[in-house]
Amino acid sequence: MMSPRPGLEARKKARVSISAKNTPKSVQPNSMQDQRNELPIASGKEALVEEIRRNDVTILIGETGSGKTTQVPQYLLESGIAGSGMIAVTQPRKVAATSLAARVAAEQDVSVGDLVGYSVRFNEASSAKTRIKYATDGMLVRELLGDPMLSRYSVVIIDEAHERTLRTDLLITNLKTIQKARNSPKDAKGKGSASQLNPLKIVVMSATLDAEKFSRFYDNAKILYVKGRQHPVAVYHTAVSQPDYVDAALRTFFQIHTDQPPGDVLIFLPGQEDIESLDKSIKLYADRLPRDNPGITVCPMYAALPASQQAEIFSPATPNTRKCILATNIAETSITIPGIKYVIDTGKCKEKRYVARETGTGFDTLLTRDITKSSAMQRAGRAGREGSGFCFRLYTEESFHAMPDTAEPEIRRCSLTSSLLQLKCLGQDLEDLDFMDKPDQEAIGAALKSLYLLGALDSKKCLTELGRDMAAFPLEPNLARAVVASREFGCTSEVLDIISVLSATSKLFYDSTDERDAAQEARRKFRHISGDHLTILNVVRAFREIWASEGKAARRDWCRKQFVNDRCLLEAQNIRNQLQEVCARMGIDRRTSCGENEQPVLKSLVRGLVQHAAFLQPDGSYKQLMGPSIVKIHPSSSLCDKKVPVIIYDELVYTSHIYARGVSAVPRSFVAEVPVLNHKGA
Ligand SMILES: Nc1ncnc2c1ncn2[C@@H]1O[C@H](COP(=O)(O)OP(=O)(O)OP(=O)(O)O)[C@@H](O)[C@H]1O
Repeated sequence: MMSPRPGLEARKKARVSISAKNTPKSVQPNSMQDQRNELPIASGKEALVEEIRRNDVTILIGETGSGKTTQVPQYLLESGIAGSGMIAVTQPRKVAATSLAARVAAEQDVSVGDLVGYSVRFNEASSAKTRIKYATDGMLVRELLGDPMLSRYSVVIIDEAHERTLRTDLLITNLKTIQKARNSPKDAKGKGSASQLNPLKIVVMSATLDAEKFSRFYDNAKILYVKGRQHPVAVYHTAVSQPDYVDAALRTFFQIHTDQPPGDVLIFLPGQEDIESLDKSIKLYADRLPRDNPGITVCPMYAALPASQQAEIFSPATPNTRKCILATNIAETSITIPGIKYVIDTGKCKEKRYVARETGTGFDTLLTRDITKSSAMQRAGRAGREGSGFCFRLYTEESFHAMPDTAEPEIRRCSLTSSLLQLKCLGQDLEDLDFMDKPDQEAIGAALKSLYLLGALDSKKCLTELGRDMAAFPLEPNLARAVVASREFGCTSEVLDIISVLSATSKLFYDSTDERDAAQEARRKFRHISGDHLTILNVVRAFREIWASEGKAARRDWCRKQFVNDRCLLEAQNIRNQLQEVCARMGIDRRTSCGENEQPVLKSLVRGLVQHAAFLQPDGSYKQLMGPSIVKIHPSSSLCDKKVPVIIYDELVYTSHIYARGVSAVPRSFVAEVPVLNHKGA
């Protein structure tokens, strides 16, 4: 099965699109152990383990569903290669890390958090017994801050490396230095205890990777290929392109539903708006189907949904119904959704892109674009995991061939502010590091400027005490700055309430098209004259009061009546608990409150959002303080019909205009008081 460094043909095989010609398995395994043994990777187990034992770095390429992510960590554990250390497996996304930990824990017949655990932002399940940990790449970067040699780990597996997230790139770079220090005592001179640590093994895995590039980066590391996939996936393209991809997805879904045998459907769409629109259309048409037709259960799946709701996609469909999952690319890699037989791929995704010019500072926005070949293959790979599958691509074969192989690495297109702060804490600089792809100078400049304005760096680009404090929080630097500022202004309790809601994945208010007036009326009660941030605080206070005085059932009922998202507030409560722990470590008293005088809260927010300040223009629009753009207040804001001299905002949204979302009115003096703006030459 295993073919180290094969010739061109074998290499091509690992990259060609999945086709129905691949060898199907005739017997369906029943027990989980049988299933493990049936995976394509299983027959190459000994050879794989041997190669990893022999090499410090291994690049492993294998088709989707071949068993890399679930099996390799278990093989390494069973073989003893990890010694007494832990095995980390990184994932670009939370949902993959948690669902994989659940699967592998089940295969090991243990509870999640025991031998097999996970670590994602604001959520961790691990213990002293944990030996295999599925973690988001961001969490492992965060671990570097406390343990720069990653001394607890003897193996780090970078999975889905083709996605080239910014954090994966940071890890790839740091792991190279860590490994040199840990594995070659000669190089470790002056590194203190590094040479006494266990050697570190690195495994880089993907189904669709420029393996040679990774190999060159890791000093010509060994490349291994796992051949074959367990179940075939037949791929179909449209004859002509489909500009209205939502409508094309709707038609394709109903064709499957009416003509094809049972099996659940996974539809890839670019974002939440398209998901919501298709969700409505499917339900509308489903009602018109003849009675004897199997029912349809529609499950949306996007990052802004709370984790508990995302987890619902893994539960089996009700008998006699077809489950239809509408997902963004968060369901694209690593995960196995039981029951999926059909995939519909619109060929679109949203991509994070940094827009320095419009904002004057590092700022990411999401843009809809065509996917890459690598994404198309990953999407097709979500079918055919438990049996043969089908993938209907809503684009032509020519379009597929015209797609770029992989996306541009995030390091070349995203804001670097948060990563730069973390690197500064490690005594590193973006400009000096050995990256696979160097970041853009303009983006580095914007990140330096942001951190300087936040007070995290001084004028010599050196990390300040404040910067170190900010980095301790698992938050974007601007939000972390507001929390740290709350100590100075005596309002930590209120700022934690607001920042926790802003950090939750789901929205606080849900929009109900059917009951728009009632929703708006309910929202008006919480409205604070200064805008959206203190409106959030009003909701949190009311929610807490109801919960404390009337209990859980009343709380839920209250949320429903107020059109407030109960899950968002519960998630925020969980986030708050974790931020409180960081505050406690740093001697920030979480209980400090400013009571009814909320001005200190706005002052703290201004410290974090100073780059997002804008001044009223005669025509009613707002001009950015630190950028050239003219912005309008987003219609969802409680200030949308008001004219106030100065605003701060959470983010910009690009539609027909540039809109500021999450807006508060602040006195001009609060902005002028920001230390860096007082400073000549700032
Ligand atoms: N949660 C699950 N439920 C049922 N089967 C699963 C589950 N997770 C994994 N499997 C089975 O294990 C197989 C291998 O999964 P694994 O994630 O290890 O593959 P992979 O090679 O890493 O693929 P990919 O790159 O697509 O993630 C799946 O195709 C499926 O048959």
